[in-house]
Amino acid sequence: MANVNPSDLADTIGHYAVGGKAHVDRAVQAARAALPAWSTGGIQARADALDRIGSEILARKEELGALLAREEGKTRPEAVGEVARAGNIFKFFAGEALRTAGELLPSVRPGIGVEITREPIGVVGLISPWNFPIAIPAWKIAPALAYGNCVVFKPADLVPGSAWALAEIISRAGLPAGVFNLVMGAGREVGQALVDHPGIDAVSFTGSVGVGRQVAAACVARGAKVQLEMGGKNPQVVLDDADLAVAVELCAQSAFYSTGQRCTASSRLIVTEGIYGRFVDALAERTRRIKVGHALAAGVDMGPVVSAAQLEQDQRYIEIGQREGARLVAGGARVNCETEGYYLAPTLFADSTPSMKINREEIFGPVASVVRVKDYDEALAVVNDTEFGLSAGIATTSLKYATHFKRHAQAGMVMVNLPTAGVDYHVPFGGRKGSSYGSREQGRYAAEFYTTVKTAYTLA
Ligand SMILES: NC(=O)C1=CN([C@@H]2O[C@H](COP(=O)(O)OP(=O)(O)OC[C@H]3O[C@@H](n4cnc5c(N)ncnc54)[C@H](OP(=O)(O)O)[C@@H]3O)[C@@H](O)[C@H]2O)C=CC1
Ligand SMILES: O=C(O)CCC(=O)C(=O)O
Repeated sequence: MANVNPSDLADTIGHYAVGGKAHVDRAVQAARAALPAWSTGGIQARADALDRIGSEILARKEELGALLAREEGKTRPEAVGEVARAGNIFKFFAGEALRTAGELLPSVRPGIGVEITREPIGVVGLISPWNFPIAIPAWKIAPALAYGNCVVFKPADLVPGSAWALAEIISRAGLPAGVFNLVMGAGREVGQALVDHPGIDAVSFTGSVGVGRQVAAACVARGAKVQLEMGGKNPQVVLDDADLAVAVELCAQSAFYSTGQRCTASSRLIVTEGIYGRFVDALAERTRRIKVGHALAAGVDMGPVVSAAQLEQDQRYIEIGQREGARLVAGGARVNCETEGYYLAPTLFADSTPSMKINREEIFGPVASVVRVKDYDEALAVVNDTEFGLSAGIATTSLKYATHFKRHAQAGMVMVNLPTAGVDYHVPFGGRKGSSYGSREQGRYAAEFYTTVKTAYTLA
């Protein structure tokens, strides 16, 4: 399968293997064979392997970042930052491997002791999307290994280069054969085979809502544990009392950087009427200053859209927004660059309403729309009027509104005077409603998914 650079369609990065169901069977067999020793083996070996993986990723972050930018299209600084995040995630879970704690409780019956411990779940299937080609695999693989599970990893078709590079680093980290397995290939074949495989005890999936729901249904039907991270339609509120410059900058960042291809991107900008006109003018001007270009070129703020299909989806939503009567104030069209690629201008709509399709469905591109509201109460109602609930932000100088928003925004992550996208690597990540299903990823909360709890009673 050819891996083509979205910044330059004449540049083929490489040809990668395409596996099938038989490869999934072999990988699951290898993982099951390795599980008894790995799941009961020493935690020092796990910590050492994860630390080595993290160190190599960090040492090679420039090179791996260039590869990532070339195949996914985010800018070089964004890609190098993502690689560093992946390295730090492995380092974090190297430490966590040593900290898997239990609890000792007295029994309600005298003379009995109660121990609560965590054990690995077994062999886990990890399915990742294209938009974070190394960080999302890292935040699934690292905790899976830290807590003693074996892994079969299926990366997204569009970004095989980063997956291959990561697997190659992991293969040299001293893990016993079979503990970590990579199977590349189409989601509907390799991904589906993984989800349906009776030898897979749990599946962690990040991607679209449609595929996520199928994955969950298949796992629940056969009693496998499942965790889903899916879409967002993340709101960013701007109140009259906000610092205008701060509000404009954080909206530009979270709507358009990484080409808007983040599940945490803000696509609904909900603005109170006292600041509305000034905000729209300033953000439109800021949006027009975003430099679109080749992901590896210096000085570029926003790279291309990842693929022809995603570009087509973004353009379709831009047409829908115009048909629905939203006012286009920046962008809206493709951009010509020196090389032929999937370049699209960052696109801003004003005067949109909460019921418009562009405010209800995830576009997953550099397209955001502004909604005018009367006051904070109406803003909060619009924030929560969505099937999603991943990330929500507010720009305000009021402690009262910031505090109320943190408590009442129906989202897994809330940001005050910060972009809705761009999160830390050591704290929980995930959402509510249609955005997520199952327990949280990242930080020590990842133990909830990658372990199962045992309660043991002992007569003293
Ligand atoms: N929340 C998020 O972080 C993300 C959301 N999205 C949303 O999803 C849309 C489409 O992106 P896309 O990458 O195609 O998302 P998908 O949900 O199609 O893909 C995510 C992962 O699932 C795999 N997959 C596809 N079909 C199946 C299946 N039947 N069973 C098991 N695994 C499967 C894919 O493999 P393969 O790549 O081989 O198809 C990929 O590895 C975007 O436009 C965006 O709206 C996308 C990426 C991330
Ligand atoms: O915003 C971030 O830092 C993470 C976003 C993410 O995980 C995603 O888009 O899938």
